Amino acid sequence: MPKFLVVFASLTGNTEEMADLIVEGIQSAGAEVDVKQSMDVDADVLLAYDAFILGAYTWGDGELPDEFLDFYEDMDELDLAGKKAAVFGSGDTAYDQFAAAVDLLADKLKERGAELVQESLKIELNPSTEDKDVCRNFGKHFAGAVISVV
Ligand SMILES: Cc1cc2nc3c(=O)[nH]c(=O)nc-3n(C[C@H](O)[C@H](O)[C@H](O)COP(=O)(O)O)c2cc1C
Repeated sequence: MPKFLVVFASLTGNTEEMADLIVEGIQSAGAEVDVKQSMDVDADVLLAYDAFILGAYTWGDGELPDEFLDFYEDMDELDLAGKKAAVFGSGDTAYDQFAAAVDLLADKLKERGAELVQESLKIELNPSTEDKDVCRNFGKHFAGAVISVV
């Protein structure tokens, strides 16, 4: 069984709620998954997993949160070829660059050779009832896609 990891940053809990739901989805596909906050791990933790999902809220003017900056920079040292990945995050459409941190992480993963197996998931603030199902399905679909090929 492939090893799954979710790494996220969340200040007010919205992205954390998404992470929890995505984890539920991965587990519902029969997979085991570890969950870490970005500030608690070094980027090279990714090398120990077959598949990972990164999640971040957006800060400043379309920027990554501070808690992801070291992780993001240290990803430059990693060869992620052969790894399966996806990205999610909460944002606020009141800002010009809606959930742009999600795109920054997705671009970095691609640059380092990871394969993004599904489109990134961006959610407005905290997940609505409908969004909760979307988050669970995001995790379930990801796990299903990885399990079928690894
Ligand atoms: C100072 C500040 C800057 C922000 N900048 C953006 C932004 O550029 N784009 C965006 O989509 N959301 C932006 N947000 C909104 C947060 O990303 C949003 O509230 C998100 O739901 C927070 O997620 P969290 O609960 O996981 O911390 C900003 C919020 C603050 C307080």
